Amino acid sequence: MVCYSANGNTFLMVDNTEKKISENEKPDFVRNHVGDLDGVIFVEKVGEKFFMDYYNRDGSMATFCGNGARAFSQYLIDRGWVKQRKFTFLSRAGEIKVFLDDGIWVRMPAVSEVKELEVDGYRGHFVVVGVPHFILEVKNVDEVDVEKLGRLLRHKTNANVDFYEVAQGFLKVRTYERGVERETKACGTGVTAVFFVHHSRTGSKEMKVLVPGGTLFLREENGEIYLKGDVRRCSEE
Ligand SMILES: N[C@H](CCC[C@H](N)C(=O)O)C(=O)O
Repeated sequence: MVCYSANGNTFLMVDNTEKKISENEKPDFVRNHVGDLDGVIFVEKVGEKFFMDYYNRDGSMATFCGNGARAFSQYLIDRGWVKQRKFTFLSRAGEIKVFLDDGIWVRMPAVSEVKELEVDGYRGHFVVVGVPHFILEVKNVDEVDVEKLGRLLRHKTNANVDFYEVAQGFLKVRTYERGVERETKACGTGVTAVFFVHHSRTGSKEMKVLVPGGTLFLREENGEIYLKGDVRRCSEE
């Protein structure tokens, strides 16, 4: 088992291609092996296709993880299991397209639900990008008590909570993640949810997003959103 970090969103990659760990063993396996990482990704096969099965650190399964998909792609490359510059794999959010162009670009699941939402006087948007997000625009993300307010709103909405600031030519995002139950250094589906709302307001086709773990890049092409950022192994096998 090996650790991967996607802009500081950290995952234990588990080669489960032989299906040694069964579905009902996964939650306990995650809680017993995740350590201080954010989640565990089981690498599996369905026929000839690779399948990414993502679990949060608390043992809850989530339909998708954007940064996890970037880490999964890097893992497949590092194992020598994919050699093309374009490839796909399966997830609980459907088929995920990947292409290499000065880094790994992942096509994110289509946004499946967007609505304005007010919770306890806090106004924002509820957006589903494979997984649910409650996103709120703020003047200065650095001043938000993400642990306290993020936790409150996460439990009120049962969604990940993203606070974002529109800066000059880039966005800043901080996320309290459901199932990780703390602020993470980056959240791929979260920055995608924010970019989707920002793009629908401004028409911006690409955007740089600063997160505590560094910089993520998003681009919109024919109604599809692609995500790129830093991803690296963070332990030896
Ligand atoms: N915690 C999320 C899943 C991981 C999302 C995040 N790590 C990402 O990069 O998209 C949930 O349970 O909905």
